[in-house]
Amino acid sequence: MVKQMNIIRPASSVGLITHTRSFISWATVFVVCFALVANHPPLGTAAAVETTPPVQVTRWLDKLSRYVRFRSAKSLSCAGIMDDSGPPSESTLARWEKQYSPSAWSVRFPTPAEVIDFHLKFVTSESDKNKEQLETLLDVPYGSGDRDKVDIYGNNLPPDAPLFVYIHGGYWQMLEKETSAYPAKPLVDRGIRVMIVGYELCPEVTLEELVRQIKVAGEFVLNYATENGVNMLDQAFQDAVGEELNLLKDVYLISGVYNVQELRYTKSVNKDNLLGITDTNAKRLSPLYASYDHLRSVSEQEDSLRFHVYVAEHDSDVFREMSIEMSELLRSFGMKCDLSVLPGLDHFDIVENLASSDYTITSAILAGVVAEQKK
Ligand SMILES: N[C@@H](CC(=O)c1ccccc1NC=O)C(=O)O
Repeated sequence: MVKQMNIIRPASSVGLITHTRSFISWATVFVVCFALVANHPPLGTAAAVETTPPVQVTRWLDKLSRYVRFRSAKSLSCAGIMDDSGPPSESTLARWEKQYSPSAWSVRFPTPAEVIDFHLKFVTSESDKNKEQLETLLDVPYGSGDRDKVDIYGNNLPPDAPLFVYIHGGYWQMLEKETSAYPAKPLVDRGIRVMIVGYELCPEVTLEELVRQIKVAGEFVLNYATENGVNMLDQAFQDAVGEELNLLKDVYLISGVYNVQELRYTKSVNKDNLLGITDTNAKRLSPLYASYDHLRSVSEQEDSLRFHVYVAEHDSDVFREMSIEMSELLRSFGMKCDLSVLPGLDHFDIVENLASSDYTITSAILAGVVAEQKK
């Protein structure tokens, strides 16, 4: 219960943007974290709140409870394309430890530790540079947790500029918005405002709570975009945000984890079950088990949401398989979805390269924006 309070605690002073349909005509949303597409769990008891939240938080809670109620009133629908076969044997577990250790698959450095070390230094220095060079609005709260804030880059751009939202990875337990601003410069230079989303990490919160909070961030994004343009792609979220879902044009899923059923047993990712994965929520937290039927109507529109799934040649086999399955699943529900296995790259430079304007994914984002502006 304590952890659920984190969405209820008073937020700091910056007001949340109100909900009006005015400026922005579209938004591009970039997604690393699979949390976005996971189903929504029931909220639980809010009665544990001890403090009176400020007005803007109460408003957000009201909005949130709309889809939470809806969600809990419905049973979950799962595509069920994989089986949950329970705890693995020792040899299977050893295989999974490696499959879910992205650094073990990189060929750039002699050891996995060096890949991670380079990555952390790179994302930190590029993000710091962007913070110095670009106009920013930092630490805008969308929720009540210390990390439930966004940083905006390119804050000097016109209010109706396209918006790109980046949700960083890190196995839900590492990294932060401060070191995840490396994609900003090439996009801001081309007139795209960039929003970097922070969120509370495990084990401070469970994965389930993290997912829930990311959806609150999604509502915040859509309200922000409407005021001046995320599909938490589940039915309840769509019902809550309604037509605003149409603001979402492109979703980039980069080296994502779309099934948590195996990694939940690994020490490398889920020591002492720090993610809080249970037999009950494992499938619910796995986008490969979700139904996207409710997005059919969105995808049937001419100007509809497009998905772009990217995975690295030097990601593990399991990571590549999950990406292939995710793209097939989205297509099976009528979504537009392309899949790219990027040659020569690993789990880390597949995002590091977002700092460059001539990178495949950056170019795809820029081309998507240009195409949208011509409409
Ligand atoms: N245990 C993981 C570490 C990892 O995935 C990671 C480490 C630092 C920063 C980001 C990471 N993952 C990003 O999605 C590995 O062995 O690669």
